[in-house]
Amino acid sequence: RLPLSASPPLSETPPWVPGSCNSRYLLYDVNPPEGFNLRRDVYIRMASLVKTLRRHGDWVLVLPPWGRLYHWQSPDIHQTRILWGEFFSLTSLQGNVPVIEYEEFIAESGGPFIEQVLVLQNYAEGWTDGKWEEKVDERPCVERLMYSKDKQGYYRGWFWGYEETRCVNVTCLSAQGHASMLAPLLQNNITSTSVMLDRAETVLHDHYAGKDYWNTRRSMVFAKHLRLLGDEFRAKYLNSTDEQDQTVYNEDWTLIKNKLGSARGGPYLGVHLRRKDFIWGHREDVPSLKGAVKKIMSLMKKTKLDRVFVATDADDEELKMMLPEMTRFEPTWDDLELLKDGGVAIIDQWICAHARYFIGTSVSTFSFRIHEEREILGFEPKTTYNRFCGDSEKECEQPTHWKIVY
Ligand SMILES: C[C@@H]1O[C@H](OP(=O)(O)OP(=O)(O)OC[C@H]2O[C@@H](n3cnc4c(=O)[nH]c(N)nc43)[C@H](O)[C@@H]2O)[C@@H](O)[C@H](O)[C@@H]1O
Repeated sequence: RLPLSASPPLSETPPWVPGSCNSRYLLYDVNPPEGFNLRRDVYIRMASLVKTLRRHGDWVLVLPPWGRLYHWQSPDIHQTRILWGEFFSLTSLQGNVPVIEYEEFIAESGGPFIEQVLVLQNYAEGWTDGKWEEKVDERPCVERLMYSKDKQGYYRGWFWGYEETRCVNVTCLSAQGHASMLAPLLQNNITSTSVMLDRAETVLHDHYAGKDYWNTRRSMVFAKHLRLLGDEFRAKYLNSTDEQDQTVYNEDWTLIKNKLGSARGGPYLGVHLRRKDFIWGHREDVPSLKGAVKKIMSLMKKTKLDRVFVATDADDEELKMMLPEMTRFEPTWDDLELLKDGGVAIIDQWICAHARYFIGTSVSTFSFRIHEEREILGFEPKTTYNRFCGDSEKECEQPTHWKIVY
């Protein structure tokens, strides 16, 4: 068993000096089938771990480039090696925890090598005696390893499309617990300068929806060019501007502290309607198109809104025929090449986040991230935590309100 004692608290976290020669780098990656918004959730867990690590050393979080995501299926556009700066404001992320792009890591660390990969896995035996305990052990790899040794003895694998990256050592760890549980192990048992946690979603949030969670979440400010495109669309098609809607934004997220209920939102209904794999994956709690349209019409009547913005991953021809009044953000091919599927998803989320009333899809992390964005903007919870019900769902429990903590 590896040491799990909590690190003794230090009053001050040492300041971060970019490119410092004492830096240690934490890299991570997530199970390949996981989508964009689940990955954003794993970022929060890793940021929390880095904050804990920084009590005793100059750790920096390396942002895993985006790409090869199952849901990003637009043909003929290059969608690997996408840096975080294309989707998020790096300065904002850095205002929470030291982060660098992968390419900076390569430049700073002097080579294409990651010294140690730790592949996290669940305990094969599950919880013993039904008792939950935090633990981590070096164990043989349960699944087939996604890394293979080359002639020089280095490991090759999927490093976000960076073919030249190789890894010196790969070990499997069975882990059960919160992200920061790994801190003593990383500090005391591993001497490598660069450590990558693969399957990082295996560890849980240190404190879901606590202050630290919200600080990291608030720092995940969308890149300005995407916000501007969303704002232009709101003004042009939805008669929505920040002044009118009481959603004026501050570039410095640390200064945004909106009272719930202060935001009014644009005069439209915002809808996130997740389809594709959710239709068969969540048969019980996802409506038919007909069911969804019926709900949208009744909400428009109830809220007295005559415009509806729909964000969806569905082919929208059928939906458009059933709901001719709907508005969608439809990028041209040139826009798409520039923004990529991830950028379009963010613009959809941004527009939904500014609606006077929002309804999303059950258990979709895409909808959850919209809830959070609206919580940050200061919307009244009743206008946010709503979801569609399955056509024959009996108890249609509505999403939980995770209140923002400052
Ligand atoms: C089955 C599970 O589904 C989970 O999806 P879920 O939580 O909805 O949400 P995401 O993790 O974001 O994955 C869904 C992806 O589908 C696209 N997508 C879905 N809805 C929209 C939309 O309204 N507009 C646009 N532009 N794109 C959309 C987008 O690429 C998004 O990242 C995954 O996170 C899990 O990893 C797993 O695959």
